[in-house]
Amino acid sequence: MNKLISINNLSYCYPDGHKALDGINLNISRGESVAIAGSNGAGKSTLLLHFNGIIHGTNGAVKVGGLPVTAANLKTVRRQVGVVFQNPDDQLFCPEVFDDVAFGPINMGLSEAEVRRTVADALKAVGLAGFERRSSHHLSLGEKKRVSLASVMAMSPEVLALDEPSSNLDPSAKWGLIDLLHSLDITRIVVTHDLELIEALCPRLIVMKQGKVLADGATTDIMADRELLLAGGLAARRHQ
Ligand SMILES: Nc1ncnc2c1ncn2[C@@H]1O[C@H](COP(=O)(O)OP(=O)(O)OP(=O)(O)O)[C@@H](O)[C@H]1O
Repeated sequence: MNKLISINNLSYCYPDGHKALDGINLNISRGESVAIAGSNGAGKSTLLLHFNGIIHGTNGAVKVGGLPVTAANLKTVRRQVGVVFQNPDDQLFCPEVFDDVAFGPINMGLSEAEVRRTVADALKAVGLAGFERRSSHHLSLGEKKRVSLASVMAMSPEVLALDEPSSNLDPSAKWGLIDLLHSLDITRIVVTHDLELIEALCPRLIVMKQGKVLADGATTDIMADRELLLAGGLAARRHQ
């Protein structure tokens, strides 16, 4: 497998001075399925936002396909890496589902017929066939999350980076999502607290703690290490 994303000594401070990432080093190869987990506030979402240049490191470098993720390269990088936000209200901004999912394909210059077909295919893939004329803002949270995923899938990125994709999905929708992600011939990066999803989808697990990588290895090895799970906030001791 060849290196698709490389992160070198990445640190990030929010404008209020809070240091959310502190010296991250990692490589992700084409075709990998990687989970990023860790306790609340560990820096997972902040890291994800660097993959397609929504934010840029205070120090260090992120490269996608060998190209530095800088303002000058954003268009190319965003064709390659699609980010699905944790909160769908940050992703969906059109009155109707069709327009939200069609936005990317239209910007890519697809013909009207291709846009219609792409939107229909993406909605069908996430289990929302026929939702084109529904109002995005009147959908349930789980439905909105699936429209968000469809809007990114419609651009056929090489890398799908998803923040908490299974939260608010009912069990049937969640396993539908896992099956869908499994079926895609794509690189997957999933920020999640969902251990079932990690075990089902991601052979590699990166555990973050306080802005650093605490562990990076085979999911089966990390899941078998109770002390590591406790240290990384993926397991807890019972209080009684
Ligand atoms: N806009 C912001 N300004 C200042 N600090 C922020 C901002 N956004 C996040 N942070 C802080 O940065 C740290 C990392 O946040 P981040 O959202 O990346 O964590 P996370 O691991 O994704 O957490 P969670 O599991 O709760 O979603 C946290 O301490 C958070 O309070």
